[in-house]
Amino acid sequence: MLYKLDIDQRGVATVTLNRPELHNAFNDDLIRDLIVCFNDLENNSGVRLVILTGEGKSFCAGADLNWMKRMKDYSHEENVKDSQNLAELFTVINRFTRPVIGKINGSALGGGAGLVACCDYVVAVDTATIAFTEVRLGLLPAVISPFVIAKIGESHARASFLSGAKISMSRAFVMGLVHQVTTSEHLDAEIEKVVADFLLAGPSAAVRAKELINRVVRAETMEDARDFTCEMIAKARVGAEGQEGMSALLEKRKASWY
Ligand SMILES: C/C=C/C(=O)SCCNC(=O)CCNC(=O)[C@H](O)C(C)(C)COP(=O)(O)OP(=O)(O)OC[C@H]1O[C@@H](n2cnc3c(N)ncnc32)[C@H](O)[C@@H]1OP(=O)(O)O
Repeated sequence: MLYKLDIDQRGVATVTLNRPELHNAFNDDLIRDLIVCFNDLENNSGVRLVILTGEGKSFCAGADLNWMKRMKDYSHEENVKDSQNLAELFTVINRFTRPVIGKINGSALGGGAGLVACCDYVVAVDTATIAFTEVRLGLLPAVISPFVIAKIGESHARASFLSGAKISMSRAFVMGLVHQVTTSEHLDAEIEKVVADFLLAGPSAAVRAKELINRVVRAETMEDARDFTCEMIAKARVGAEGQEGMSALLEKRKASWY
C-alpha cells in the first residue's frame, strides 16, 4: 500500500502519501490505491473529515516521471484512459462529501500542487513551495486545470501555469491556494486547531455546505442558484440537526453532535 490510513475516535481520517523516497510522486498504483481509499472513506459514515498529507520531507512531487515516460510505449487510447484515472483521483478528493484538510508538510509540485487545490482547507509549512512545473518538463497542467482554475481563477492560473515558477507560501496564501502558513514545528498543533474548528459544525450541515458550494459555483444562472439555495435552507432549518443546533444555542448548551 502506497499510503497510510489512520482513523481516530472522532472520525478524523488521516491519509498519508507514503513513497517518501520519491517525494510521494504518484504512479498508477498510488493513484488506484488513493481512489479506493477515498471511496471507502466516502462509504464510512463515521468519518467526519479527512486530513491529506505526505510522509517525509515533501507533500507530493506530482507524477512519477519514470512511470510517465514509459507511457510513450502505450497507445493514445491507453494514455487517455490513464489520464482519466488521474482525473478520477482529483475528482474523488475534490467531491468528497466531508471536509478535506491539506496538511502540506513540504513541497507540492505538478500534480501534487493539483492535490493541494482539491482540498477544502490547506495548512502549509513556510518552507514548502508549490509550483505547476509541468511546462518546464514539456508537459501540461492539464488534468488538474479545472480544479486549480476554479480555486485560484484565470489570472493566477495564467501566471503560474505558463511559467512553472515556484510559488512561495506567502504568495500561495494571497492566491487562495493555502489558507494558513506555519512552521514545521507547529504544523501538528495548527492542524489540530483547524480540526477542532471543523468538528464544531453539525456533521450533516458541513456536508450540505460543501454541496451548496459545489452547486453554486456550477449553477448556470443566479435564478438556478437562488432556487436550490432556498430549497437547502428550507430543509436544513426543519431538520433534526438544525433544530438541535438552534435549541442548543438558545438553551446555552452544547449541541448533541459534539
Ligand atoms: C500530469 C501530472 C504531471 C506532473 O505532475 S509532472 C511532475 C512534476 N513534478 C516535479 O516537477 C517535481 C520534480 N522534483 C523536484 O523538483 C525535486 O526532486 C524535489 C523538489 C521534489 C526534491 O528535491 P531534493 O530534495 O533535492 O531531492 P532530489 O534529489 O531531487 O530527489 C530525490 C529522488 O527523487 C526523484 N524524484 C523527485 N521527483 C520525482 C518525480 N516527480 N518523479 C520521479 N522521480 C522523482 C529524484 O529524481 C531523485 O532520484 P534519485 O535519488 O534516483 O536521484
